[in-house]
Amino acid sequence: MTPTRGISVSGVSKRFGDNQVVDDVTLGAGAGSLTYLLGPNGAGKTTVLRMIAGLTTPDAGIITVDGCRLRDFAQVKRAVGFGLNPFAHNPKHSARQHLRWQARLGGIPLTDADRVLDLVGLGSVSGRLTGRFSYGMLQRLGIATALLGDPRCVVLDEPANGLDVEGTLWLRELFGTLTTRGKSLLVASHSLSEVEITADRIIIMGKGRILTDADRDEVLALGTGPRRLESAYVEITRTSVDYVGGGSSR
Ligand SMILES: Nc1ncnc2c1ncn2[C@@H]1O[C@H](COP(=O)(O)OP(=O)(O)OP(=O)(O)O)[C@@H](O)[C@H]1O
Repeated sequence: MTPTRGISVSGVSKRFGDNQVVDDVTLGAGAGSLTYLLGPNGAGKTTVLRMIAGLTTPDAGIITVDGCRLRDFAQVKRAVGFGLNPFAHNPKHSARQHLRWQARLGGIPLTDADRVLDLVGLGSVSGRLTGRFSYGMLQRLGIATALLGDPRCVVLDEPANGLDVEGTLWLRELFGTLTTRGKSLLVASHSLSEVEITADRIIIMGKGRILTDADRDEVLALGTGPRRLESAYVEITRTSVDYVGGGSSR
């Protein structure tokens, strides 16, 4: 799938030394939909997201957002927002300082910091140092950073990690609001129960390659039992798992 609007990754590869971590990957995240990127640890999901963000340089392939290369946008933060690392902040800055700094870097009005703080539920703690934030609060801060400038596309790496039940429900609602407003969401996740509820499209990677790229219902149809996505996922990734549990110590 290579949508004109949204995020398009075409024939992208990346090697670190002898390790081919992304191998000829083509995927897309269309406008008004929530696309999840799943896969075992080390499958290459974060590397793909980092290449979309321009933080890692691909060896081959083309990546576009709304049909343009990232470098061609006058204001990247109006086109695409990234939440890839909840620890990417100065712990001695308050949440508001962090977001105002990010807004300044992105050419976004500083007042947008307060809008996104309210949007992620951090308005009442906006003056608190981020070094004193819980992991769930840092996740919300990362999502707020991604939403600065109200970008048309949003890319998030495991945003549900560390969120409590209320936070999980909040994130679900936020994703719904964003897609209803026509945003393209590309989200790496291991939270299969949440993916099963909220996904429009599901892409599964294994060992640097795309194993499955289909609408949610098509993927669910591959599964059985009460946890359909989990059973489909286990089957699809069966030969792509590098790290397995060691079992009981007894
Ligand atoms: N800068 C780097 N230098 C060398 N190897 C790297 C680098 N970044 C990632 N890798 C390797 O690339 C592979 C893919 O890593 P990546 O973080 O993309 O996987 P992932 O699918 O996001 O995994 P997880 O689910 O654990 O977050 C791993 O083997 C990792 O060790």
